[in-house]
Amino acid sequence: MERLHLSPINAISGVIALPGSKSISNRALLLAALAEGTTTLTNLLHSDDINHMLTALDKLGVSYDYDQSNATIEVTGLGGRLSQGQNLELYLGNAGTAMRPLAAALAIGTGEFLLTGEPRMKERPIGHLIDALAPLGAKIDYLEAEGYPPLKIQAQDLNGGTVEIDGSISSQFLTALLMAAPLLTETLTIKMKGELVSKPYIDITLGMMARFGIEVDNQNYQSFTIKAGQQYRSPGRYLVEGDASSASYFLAAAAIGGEIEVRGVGRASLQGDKHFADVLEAMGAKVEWGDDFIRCSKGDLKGVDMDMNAIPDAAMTIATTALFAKGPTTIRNIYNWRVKETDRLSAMATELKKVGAVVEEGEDFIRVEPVMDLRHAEIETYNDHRIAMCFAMLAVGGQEVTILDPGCTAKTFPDFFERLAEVSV
Ligand SMILES: O=C(O)C1=C[C@@H](OP(=O)(O)O)[C@@H](O)[C@H](O)C1
Ligand SMILES: C=C(OP(=O)(O)O)C(=O)O
Repeated sequence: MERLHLSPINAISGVIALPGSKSISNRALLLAALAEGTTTLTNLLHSDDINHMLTALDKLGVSYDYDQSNATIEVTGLGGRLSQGQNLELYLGNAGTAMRPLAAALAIGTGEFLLTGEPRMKERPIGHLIDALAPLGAKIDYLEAEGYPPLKIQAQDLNGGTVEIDGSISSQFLTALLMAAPLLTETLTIKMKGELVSKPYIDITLGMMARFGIEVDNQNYQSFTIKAGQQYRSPGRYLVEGDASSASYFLAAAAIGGEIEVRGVGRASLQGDKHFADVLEAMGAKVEWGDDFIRCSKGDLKGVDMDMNAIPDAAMTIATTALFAKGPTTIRNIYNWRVKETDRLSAMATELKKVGAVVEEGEDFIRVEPVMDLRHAEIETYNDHRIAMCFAMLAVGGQEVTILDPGCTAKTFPDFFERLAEVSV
């Protein structure tokens, strides 16, 4: 297995032009495919998760012209539903932002589809989405374990009506249903049951649907109505914002030891993970905002005790930043860390203990107590890009660390370690 030894980094300094947001790139590709007209997406992320969406769209007969070196793609919209052949197999790796939205959109297309992915994808639940689609008449079978991919989808002409969806495990199920709703022949009302997690991702979805011409009546995140007769329309050009979750590693590194400006995310961003900078500020870092940049510099960090349900991805970076703060840090309401790339609660607790931290792992929280003497460890990454990236904070804090399988950052940030080296002085 490949391994990357990181020596202590003196300081972080410079400017980072962020790669495109994963969440926005995959939504934009699907919406552009469903829209009437041609859409030019700029600053598209190039990573495994996006490649899975691109390959799937290609197999579904969507044509696009991808200029990877300029991070630009021109997508010719279908102006309606996805339709293609019999038993078309789509392999979606471990990309939640491809699996969930495609499952819903394909259930309302024409054809027969088999949606599958990496072994871990087969352990990530999708039952709440399928349970919401079933009352509309969707025909979806589980090919292995009940409630999990792989799925067999026999697309149907679906009407509409009122459905309930459980949002307590993943917001991606509601996102998937919202994005597919304009493909129905009638009005759809979605009623929430269970407490909606990761809520800011719904704002990304609604904001982007609006840019593609769809109005959603949002009743305080309790129910959503998408009126019949609306059609996705291309906005022409669409700039993908920088990835706010990817920004978290650079912002935290600066908070620990240096200064940085991340470009592509700022006050005007659609992404909830921009509020990661507020957490760093609460810990004692200095933060400055522009419309599309955030600057952060070193402060005397102290631990915090916070509900981080709204920023589940960036919150992992807080868990390692906490090693360089005074006093313990508690990250609360993060049960769904357990159903992501790996069981992140258990994995983070295990790896943080290896470097010497005192850690308490609760069912839905983690408490990290820093220690005077950290030690070198080989960090197991469990095929989880964010574990690989957030443990780089050790080196920034002056502690050498070895990251096993650093290539797993390819899910969302293939050249992360090279970019970190560029701003390391
Ligand atoms: O909608 C999205 O783009 C995402 C939603 C979040 O997932 P959950 O809603 O499952 O928490 C987040 O963790 C994931 O990386 C991306
Ligand atoms: C949870 C994540 O990914 P996914 O989109 O596959 O859910 C993530 O990127 O941290």
